[in-house]
Amino acid sequence: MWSLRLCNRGSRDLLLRITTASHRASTTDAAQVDEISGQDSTEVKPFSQIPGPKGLYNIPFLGTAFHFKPFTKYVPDDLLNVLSDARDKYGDIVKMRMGKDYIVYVYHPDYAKTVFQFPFKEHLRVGMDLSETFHDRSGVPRDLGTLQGDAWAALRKPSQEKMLRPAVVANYVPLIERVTNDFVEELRKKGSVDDLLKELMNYTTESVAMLCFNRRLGYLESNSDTEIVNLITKFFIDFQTSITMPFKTYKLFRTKLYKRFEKTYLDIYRIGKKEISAQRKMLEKLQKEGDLDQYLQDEPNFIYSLLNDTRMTDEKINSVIMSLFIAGIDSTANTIAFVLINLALNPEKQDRLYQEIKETMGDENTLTKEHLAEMSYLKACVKESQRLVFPLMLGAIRYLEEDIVLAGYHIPKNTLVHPNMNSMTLDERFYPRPTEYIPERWIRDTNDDIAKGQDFPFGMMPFGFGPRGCIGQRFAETEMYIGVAKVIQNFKIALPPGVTGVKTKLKTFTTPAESVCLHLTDRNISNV
Ligand code: HEM
Repeated sequence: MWSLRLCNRGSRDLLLRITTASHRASTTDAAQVDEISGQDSTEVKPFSQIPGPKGLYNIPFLGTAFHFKPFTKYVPDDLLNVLSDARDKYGDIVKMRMGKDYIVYVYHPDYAKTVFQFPFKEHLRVGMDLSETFHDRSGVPRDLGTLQGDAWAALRKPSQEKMLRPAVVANYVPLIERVTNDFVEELRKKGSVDDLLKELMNYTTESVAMLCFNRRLGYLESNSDTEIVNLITKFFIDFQTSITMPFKTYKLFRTKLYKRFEKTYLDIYRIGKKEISAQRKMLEKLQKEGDLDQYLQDEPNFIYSLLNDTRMTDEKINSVIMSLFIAGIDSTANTIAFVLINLALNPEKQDRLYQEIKETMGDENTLTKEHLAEMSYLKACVKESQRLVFPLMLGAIRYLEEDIVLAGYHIPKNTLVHPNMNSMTLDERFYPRPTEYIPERWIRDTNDDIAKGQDFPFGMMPFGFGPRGCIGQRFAETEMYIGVAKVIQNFKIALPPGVTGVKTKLKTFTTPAESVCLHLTDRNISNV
């Protein structure tokens, strides 16, 4: 049984600091009343009293299994439904047994804010059991997503300097634009698309390869090799299965799932190593011939900046590139797919976006960073799609490093807390008319109830938050904005007649449950 009395002095100081900070935005007398729960926050309740399923549901491992078939109608892939049912039943904070441990789920942006703004030191990544088992067994060095503590910080810092600064990513606009032009040309040749996600996976593979390997892979050409796309798809399907399994048998045995995952990872690793070594040789040759300076002046070169960084060893560079390559393909392809689907389903929003593109670009064909800076409706269209179809199953989940008070309950150190964005983003308390696609809710200076969500930034964080947030956020946003803008600039898009929605499923990232066919009507501009 946990109680305040168990905290040491250091923890208690922290605990009070956090309580005050978390309610600064929403209460007049922060230390007294939690406005969300209506509880007196001076009366901190013990962890054991956090609402949640009772009785057998609390048995380690087995308790989790009781939430699924044959005990309920749900299969493990329906975990999000189990979690939203829990919110409806128990409120904005819920404690549930997940495997061995409890996870505390929170469903209010103010509670999410408290969690994300915790002064983490270790920045532990959680939920990566399958990857961690693989790295431990195989001896393949861990990547950014699985490293912890100092080893993670040593890799993250140099990579972040080269990836997250807006000015650095802005340099990639012309490169991404060129890839996008080729993508648009391929679409024009095809006239319509039978499997939207497949096309977009080729597009994001090609874009991320520009970042990671500084070369085009040729994935947009007809009859292209789709090895990487197939590997990344398998990677995330198996990863998804591993997250929702109540019993993580792969940790004990080399199960079928484990062996498949191991093979997939090693295949991706082999491709990455080959590309990096080719890039190194090419740069060495240019240097020998005295052409390197000119080559580097022409275009940004992420891999060169890593190879040239004295803090980075070959092993570290491989690890960074692996993380970016694996994390950067499926994520962005699925998100762009849903933006296009939502625009196809909402022709009046699509028209408004087209008007913005026309007004901003006029007769110009080349999309620049200055154009992007002016297109607020484009950004709103992307953001609204991420709200309506939240891109990830888990999103950011945190392992508390000290005791805190959350929603009036004492949460001890080492507890896993999950701000459940999948539920929050569809909650009408924060986002009125939550099931509708309304990009206008993200336009600044909208004095309407529809824009209420702007007051709850912590209710919608598709890229996570803080030092452990998504390192690829700026690259992904740039790619999504350019991809969507260029498709809409060139085509009027529609789903087949009679299609009024697209079902989703989880494959780590949220993905269309079936192939999506997209009709393209050329807007008759010969700009690429
Ligand atoms: C729409 C696309 C994307 C979404 C929704 C997304 C989302 C996320 C989220 C939620 C996290 C965890 C953040 C946290 O715990 O606070 C993350 C981590 C990460 N993302 Fe992304 N991401 C996207 C695109 C990308 C791209 C394009 C790249 C690389 C080019 C990338 C690379 C990574 C890496 C390496 C991590 C781990 C960072 C670390 O642990 O230090 N992501 N992403």
